[in-house]
Amino acid sequence: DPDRQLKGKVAVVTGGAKGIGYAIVDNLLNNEVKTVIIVDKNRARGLKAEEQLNCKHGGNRTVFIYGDITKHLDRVSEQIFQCYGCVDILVNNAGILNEYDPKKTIETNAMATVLWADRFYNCMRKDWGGKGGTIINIASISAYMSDPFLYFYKASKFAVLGLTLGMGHEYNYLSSGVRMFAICPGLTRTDLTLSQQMTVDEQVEVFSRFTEVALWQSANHVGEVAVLLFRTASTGTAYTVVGGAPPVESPDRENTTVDFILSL
Ligand SMILES: NC(=O)C1=CN([C@@H]2O[C@H](COP(=O)(O)OP(=O)(O)OC[C@H]3O[C@@H](n4cnc5c(N)ncnc54)[C@H](O)[C@@H]3O)[C@@H](O)[C@H]2O)C=CC1
Ligand SMILES: CCCCC/C=C\C=C\C(=O)C/C=C\C/C=C\CCCC(=O)O
Repeated sequence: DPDRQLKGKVAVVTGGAKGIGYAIVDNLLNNEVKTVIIVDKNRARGLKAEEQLNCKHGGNRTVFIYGDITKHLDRVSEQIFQCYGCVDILVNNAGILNEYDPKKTIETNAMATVLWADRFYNCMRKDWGGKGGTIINIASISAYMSDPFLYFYKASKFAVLGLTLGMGHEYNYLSSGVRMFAICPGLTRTDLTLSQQMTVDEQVEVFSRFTEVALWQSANHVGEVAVLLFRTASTGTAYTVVGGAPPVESPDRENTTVDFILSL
């Protein structure tokens, strides 16, 4: 299936200046993607990533565009569509963890992810004149866990999962030709987990006991899994990636089949 081959494709990765996003960019370039556009609000890290990746992979295949996903969708998407067309792949990766700022958490992780998905989906969709494509949303195992911690973050990641299962549903894919799936990583060593405010103060102690038993993994593992899933994942699915193990398709939600919809 040519839609599942990376060779020659153009990809956009939000939040690709560091962490999981950077690892995804690096792995896409390792697998013959033609160009990867990093959109990030951290200008210094974005420029550094562009330089490092062009040094490693050559050919100016990495392009950094400065942008805050909560503010600059119009400017950045117009620039991208003008230079590269609708692109083949969007990785909605940029996200934050800050339980003291629920509004920013929802605006970044949920609202911006929804709006970026919508903008690229509409450009890519075959029934509107596009050539199809793939949208990968980075959710989290938080989207599949019930526990008393990180509840604003969890709310934002449930939204990402809901978007993926609905917009990416096979029924929509049949007309749009746009595949959408989610990756739900467990604890991954990045700045987000290692340096930021992890949970509200009153829960710090119990949360740290909870996370002591957790399995950690490298960002590069998630990058490798993103490439694997690009080649294998069906639309409207979600995969957990925990502790450096291979991806596992996440438990099914109540699924309404295409046959049922068509029988109505
Ligand atoms: N690290 C972990 O354990 C896990 C992370 N995730 C998710 O993976 C994604 C990436 O996280 P990490 O790499 O760990 O974080 P990170 O903090 O290392 O990197 C995030 C990148 O996104 C950028 N970014 C943040 N807000 C932005 C905005 N408004 N506009 C543009 N760029 C923005 C940052 O500048 C940074 O370069 C996030 O969506 C996160 O929720 C999911 C599961 C586990
Ligand atoms: C010890 C520091 C932990 C910091 C957690 C911060 C960010 C987590 C981001 C995620 O998206 C993952 C979310 C929640 C997982 C928390 C614990 C999981 C423990 C169980 C497991 O690994 O399966």
